[in-house]
Amino acid sequence: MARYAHIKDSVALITLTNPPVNALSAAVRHGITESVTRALRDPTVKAVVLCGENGKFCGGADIREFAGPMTGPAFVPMLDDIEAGDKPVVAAIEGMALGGGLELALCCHYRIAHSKARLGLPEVTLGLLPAAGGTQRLPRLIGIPASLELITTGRHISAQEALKLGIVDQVTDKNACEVAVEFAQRVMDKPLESRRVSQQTVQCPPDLEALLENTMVQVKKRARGAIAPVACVKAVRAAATLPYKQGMERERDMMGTLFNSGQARALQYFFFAQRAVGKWSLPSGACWNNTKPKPVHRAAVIGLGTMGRGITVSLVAAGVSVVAVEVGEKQLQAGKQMVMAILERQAQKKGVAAPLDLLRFSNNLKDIGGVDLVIEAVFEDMALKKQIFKELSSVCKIDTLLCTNTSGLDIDVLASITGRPQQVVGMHFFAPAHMMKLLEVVHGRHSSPEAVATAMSLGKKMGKVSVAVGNCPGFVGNRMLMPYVEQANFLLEEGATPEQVDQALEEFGFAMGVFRMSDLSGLDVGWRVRKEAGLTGPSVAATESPRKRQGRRYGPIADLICEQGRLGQKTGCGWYLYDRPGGREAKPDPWIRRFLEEYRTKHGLKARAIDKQEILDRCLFSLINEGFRALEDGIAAGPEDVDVIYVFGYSWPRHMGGPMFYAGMVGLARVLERLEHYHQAHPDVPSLQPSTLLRRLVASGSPPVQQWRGFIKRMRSQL
Ligand SMILES: CC(C)(COP(=O)(O)OP(=O)(O)OC[C@H]1O[C@@H](n2cnc3c(N)ncnc32)[C@H](O)[C@@H]1OP(=O)(O)O)[C@@H](O)C(=O)NCCC(=O)NCCSC(=O)/C=C/CCCCCCCCCCCCC(=O)O
Repeated sequence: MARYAHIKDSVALITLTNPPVNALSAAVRHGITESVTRALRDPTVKAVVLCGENGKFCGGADIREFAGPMTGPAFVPMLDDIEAGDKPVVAAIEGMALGGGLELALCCHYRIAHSKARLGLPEVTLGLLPAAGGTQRLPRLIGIPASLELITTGRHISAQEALKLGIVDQVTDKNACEVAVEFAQRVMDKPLESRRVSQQTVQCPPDLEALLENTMVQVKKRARGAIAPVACVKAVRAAATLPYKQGMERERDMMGTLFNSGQARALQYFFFAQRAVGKWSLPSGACWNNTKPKPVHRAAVIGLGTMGRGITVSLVAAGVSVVAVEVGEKQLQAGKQMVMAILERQAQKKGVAAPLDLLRFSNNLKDIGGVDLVIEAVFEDMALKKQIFKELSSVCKIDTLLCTNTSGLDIDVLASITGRPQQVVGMHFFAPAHMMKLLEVVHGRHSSPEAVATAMSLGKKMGKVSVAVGNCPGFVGNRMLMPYVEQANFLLEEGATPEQVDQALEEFGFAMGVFRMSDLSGLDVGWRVRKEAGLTGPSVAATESPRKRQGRRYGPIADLICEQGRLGQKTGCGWYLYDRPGGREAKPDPWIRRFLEEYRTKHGLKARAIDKQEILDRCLFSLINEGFRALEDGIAAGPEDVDVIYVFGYSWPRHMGGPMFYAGMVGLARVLERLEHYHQAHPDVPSLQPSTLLRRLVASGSPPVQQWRGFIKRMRSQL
């Protein structure tokens, strides 16, 4: 799958043809090898141009091939042969040159890029390293510091940045292929020695050792247990310290380890999972490719608290004109200042003017009459939201989409009071909404496919990864969080400390353990939800046992902490102690230790030693179990949806693929066995009771996660 053409008497034009991104499948590698050999053998050919069909140079190795045995021509010898050839090869980079695609360009003798092209070595994001010579050629071309940064982050860069760094020789606004052909004609007689990147010496900075050591420390900190970034640093070290041939051997050895690792499988699964969630479908059969979204040019945001501000910023940054409404004058002014400051900061970073002309502030709901879509983002209080939705249905034009930003309230209740329930959807943003990538788009019983399509497409425009989910308390993410938090609380009752639980979870790879995360988001958030659910507060009968609710085990510790005014970072103390209200550095708090001891004594509980494995098994497997239930209920359409939600919304380590993928890696039978074990020990904790779906998957031989959707469909159709 490479087209060969002999043009302008002396140039061979080789075009990669493998839509959609001309990935280097076995067939493409075969095509390149054949075409290059033909060009090198043909005495009338004096120069070669390599390009990609449909304005896309190459998206890299074909990731789908990594799942099976690799066949076809090997990458490294193919690239070495191109570089060693005696005719100049010019890469014409349009669209993208990523991973193996950039490595292909690096073995060419010249590189011409279109001004809109993106370049990069993103292998690290797939759990790999650029093992077709990328770790050895790039440092020779652009030096050690820039290579370290690009290879360890996998960042895509613009053609302009590539030119500045010295990766490409020329950037053009014209057809890069035509420019490359003209270029090839000019250089066809020039000597090639100095153009063979692998033959160049690496320019090392004087403080090389310190640079490599510092980078390693930072990379390890960022990696949260991922092994590929660490291997990337080692590979660049090899480029800096070893001859090319030995550097290539190091690159190959490390790739061997990474290629066969569980982390690489997890990250490659996650690459496709991110794309799968965009292909949403509803139980009705409506889906992404049979439903057209409505255009959203003008939107309104109601409420300028933390969430409303972030949502307003994201909308304006996406080019949507926004009326932001806040009734309290003080809150309106504070919100206005903050939104404008963030937009200005963002614009300054990009070197452009802030799009403030898209923004209007008001204290009157009547000002939003003409908008296409409203996002209500007031306090998480059903009575208040109901009142607003009632007003919205009278002030908004008849086809305005009404969305609520809620982290778990019932969409159907809000829809029912609007007189246009088909136009109501939930948009669950995560704080801070202008930074967090995740958006849960919640479809209620009556939400129209068009409303869901519009919210999904708006989310994408706002730079979010949007996942369509069903309506139930907590939707997908927070629903699964409940048993996880519950287990963490029970572990405290049984003898653990917050820092011990957090350490186990952070070593697993979460950015923050459950207690540090609660302190950050505010302990009152969960407290309010528990009060609304009748689990604590004045609605609970005084005769009820504090450690039992509705016949189940209940852990009241978090409520007791809140009653002390310890609401987390904002009050200077919560599960941890901070140096001041708003402080960020969490320190273990002797008060909490004393409190836990007194609590256990009061309730006749004997503290026992709890190991890391038990913490992980109970917290993670109860969360995973709830994920299976969400799949069973059709609240999440597939395991990919759950995994994308957890990685982007809850800092689940990406190199563990997400909770559902992780369950498959650990082994579904083991997850089931552990849940059964813990449920037997705690029969009054229903969330530990293994879900039907988990049981059925195990009974069916634990199929791989990619087959679960089909399995769930069949299971439902048999019911
Ligand atoms: C930026 C993109 C390219 C495009 O983005 P966008 O326009 O938004 O479109 P998408 O929706 O993302 O993608 C469109 C569809 O294309 C599919 N796609 C994209 N890229 C690839 C790809 N590289 N392979 C396969 N498929 C791809 C995507 O899934 C979409 O499909 P669909 O429409 O949903 O069906 C963006 O897509 C992007 O970023 N792509 C990924 C780019 C990337 O990461 N490239 C690097 C790939 S890895 C690589 O190149 C590695 C090279 C090293 C080669 C060395 C290999 C040696 C292997 C052997 C080693 C063996 C050792 C074993 C030892 C032993 O066992 O002994």
